[in-house]
Amino acid sequence: MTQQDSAGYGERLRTAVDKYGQLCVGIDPHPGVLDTWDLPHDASGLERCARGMIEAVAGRVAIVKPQSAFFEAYGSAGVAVLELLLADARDAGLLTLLDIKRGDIGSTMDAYAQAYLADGSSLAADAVTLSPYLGAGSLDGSITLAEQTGRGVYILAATSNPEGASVQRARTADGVTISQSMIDFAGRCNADAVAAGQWGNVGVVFGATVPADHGLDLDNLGGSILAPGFGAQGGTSDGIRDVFGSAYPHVLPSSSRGILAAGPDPDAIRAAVDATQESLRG
Ligand SMILES: O=c1ccn([C@@H]2O[C@H](COP(=O)(O)O)[C@@H](O)[C@H]2O)c(=O)[nH]1
Repeated sequence: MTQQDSAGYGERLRTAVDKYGQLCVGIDPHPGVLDTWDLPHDASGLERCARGMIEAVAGRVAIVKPQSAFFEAYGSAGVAVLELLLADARDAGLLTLLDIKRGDIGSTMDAYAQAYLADGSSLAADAVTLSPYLGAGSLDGSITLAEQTGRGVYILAATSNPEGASVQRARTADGVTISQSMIDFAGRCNADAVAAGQWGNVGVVFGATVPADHGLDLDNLGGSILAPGFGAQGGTSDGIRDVFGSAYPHVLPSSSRGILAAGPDPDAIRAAVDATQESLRG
């Protein structure tokens, strides 16, 4: 195992972002994407789309974010493609952030953690998204396993969809918004890493579409911020700087359809990726 392999997710991510840039490319084989790529709506179409994306973006981005739903939609054959995609990405030196948004009682979360965060699982990714709707404490076992295996988790804090705010900006009895309490929870999980001058393994999901006057404080997060909603949902490279302010260097702007639309020509995908990385630099 190299020094790089033994580092935790947060530090591996920081190294990769320093090298390639902040863009996270989403791999969401929507039916409409398969149509644009002239691929069948079956597991063979999924596989060509997913593997085509890995081949195109390898060596150009730090991290890819497959959306599990688009693979699960095809049953076990789709999940088998997801396994192939995760293996291909690993072989290509890409970090993987599997968007699963799982959330359940702690004992069930432990089983999800075994599936997605345990060494040796065919569905293990470098990081996953988790939903704290059953209480942030229900994620403790998953966070512990991620720390043990050098992986990471992203907790939903302020999602990119307009419906999210009605729940997430509600206030707890302490007068703090749910969004802020999730950011603060993640910050507490990252305290040891921060004390060691490192990026922590616990990030948050915070949409690129959230209005810039959100009033949420990301200063003590100490981990990375997955920012979906960049591209197809309206988030822009100028706007995202306003949304995140001084936290911007920790942000992974994530675009799925915005990049997939350039395919299937690998050179066109590469051009879209390079132009987007450039717009996010600085
Ligand atoms: O708040 C969130 C959390 C996750 N997502 C996911 O990101 C991608 C967005 O795809 P685009 O095509 O770039 O719009 C998708 O997989 C969502 O499930 C999100 O959009 N917002």
